[in-house]
Amino acid sequence: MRTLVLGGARAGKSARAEQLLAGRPTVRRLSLESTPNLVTALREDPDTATLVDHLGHWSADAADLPDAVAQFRGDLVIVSTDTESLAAANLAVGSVCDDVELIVAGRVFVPTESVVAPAAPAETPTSANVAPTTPVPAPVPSPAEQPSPSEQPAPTEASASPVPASSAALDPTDAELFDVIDLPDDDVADAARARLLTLTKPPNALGRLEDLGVWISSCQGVCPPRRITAPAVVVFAGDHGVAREGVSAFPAEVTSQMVANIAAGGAAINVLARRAGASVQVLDMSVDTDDPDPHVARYKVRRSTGDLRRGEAMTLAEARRAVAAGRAVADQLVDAGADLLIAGDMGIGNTTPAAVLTGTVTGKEPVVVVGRGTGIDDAGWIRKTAAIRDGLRHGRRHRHDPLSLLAAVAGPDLAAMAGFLAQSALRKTPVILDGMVVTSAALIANALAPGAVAWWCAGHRSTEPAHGFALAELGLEPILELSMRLGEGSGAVTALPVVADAVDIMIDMATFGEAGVADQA
Ligand SMILES: O=C(O)c1ccc[n+]([C@@H]2O[C@H](COP(=O)([O-])O)[C@@H](O)[C@H]2O)c1
Ligand SMILES: Cc1cc2nc[nH]c2cc1C
Repeated sequence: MRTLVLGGARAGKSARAEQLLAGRPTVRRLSLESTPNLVTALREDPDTATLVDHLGHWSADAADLPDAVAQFRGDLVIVSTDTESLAAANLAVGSVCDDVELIVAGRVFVPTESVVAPAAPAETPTSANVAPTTPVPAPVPSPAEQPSPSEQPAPTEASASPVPASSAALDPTDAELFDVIDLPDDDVADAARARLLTLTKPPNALGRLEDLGVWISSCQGVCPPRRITAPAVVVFAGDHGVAREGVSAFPAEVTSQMVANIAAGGAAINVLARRAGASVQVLDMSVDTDDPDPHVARYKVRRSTGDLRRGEAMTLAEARRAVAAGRAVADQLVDAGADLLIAGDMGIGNTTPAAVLTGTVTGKEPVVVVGRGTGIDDAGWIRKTAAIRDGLRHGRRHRHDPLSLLAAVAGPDLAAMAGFLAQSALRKTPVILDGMVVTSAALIANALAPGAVAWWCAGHRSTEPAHGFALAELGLEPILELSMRLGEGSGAVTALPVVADAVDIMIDMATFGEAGVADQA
């Protein structure tokens, strides 16, 4: 069990950390004096119960720390302060921990997936994004993943706190129901446009950078906007039964192999995210293996999917669990300080269900939405088009019921993406959409939570034809067009520096007055 204990100065974090490790036969306490390199210390002994107090001491180790934490097998409790300067480190470490606890005045609040009762009073917002967190289910571990008694935290006073720190599952019955989505702040958008006119450039000379700066300002509700410091990528992975029908250029085993590659930091998304300063986590929602890493599989719903050609990809209950999981992950990241979210996808065959979703929502024909995916040949293209045709026949019956549509023709990966994207909007957190697969989930998210699209921009245009239809349906114009068709969130992360630039322009450029430059005649 890996736990990040967050809170303000002298809030009771260290006492809580000690409580969490109480009863362990041996507890290793790492201090800066005894342990100059935290990453090395964690890697050298990943089994002994360990207390790290306090994360801020090792800021130089930040780059490799999330990986070392993710690989840690024993009980690990990391104490950190909930401050702006540590936001990125907290986010990165929190995203690989099983639990993040917030300590306020000596009491424990567990605002994310461990919540078993509706969150207590709104007087304890954990970030600027204070829309209510949804009651979400705890991850449903497979029997093999059930924590052994020795992994359960010892009973502590925390159990008397307003939100019990239990991991019992909530009923995900209402996972598909969303409160009304607020729009980004119009008045702030006006203020941002006015500010742009005062900056040392001809009006609109920075083109779409200006639109993006206005958009982020209005999402954050403040002008000039806050710098983007803690962007986070979640790659939702799943296999698809239809892949058995020869609809992909690659074998289905590649999905689990690529999940391991992403978890190890070797995929394109890891490389691009490192450059762009984003954290990456991969979640196995429905890969057709028993994932060796229970943390990656903590929200797993099932192995692969049923036959979308017959409208039986998964059950409604599975669709609800997946949507709830996506919502929980978005909540967890926003609560930990993420200021921009990106969904990615990994799943051999997933361009087939994505084309079915897009075709169903936009009313397009199979031959129009089908694409080459990973590079299918002509014979495969014919099989894929037939599968999409059959999927569309079933999907159309469910076109007015997004959850049923997900259950009939999609899968837990796409359902979790839809929950994640809609919840990001509910939490007033901007999103950069990726390619064809993620955008097909976005169509469903916007149906579940009408208006959510106002919180999203499109990172790029994939070469998949269905992507263009989905973007047009959402009214989004992509930032980049680089002939990419990888998925994983790669197109969105490639566009991230552009969005960050747009924000920096709003913050850092001198005005005509400040620089003594003559304004328009
Ligand atoms: O999102 C896209 O635009 C996109 C376009 C083509 C391929 N992909 C990726 O390729 C895989 C699916 O392709 P396929 O041919 O197996 O259906 C899956 O892992 C996706 O992430 C993704
Ligand atoms: C190798 C490989 C990597 C991928 N990443 C996303 N989709 C993918 C498909 C393949 C085949």
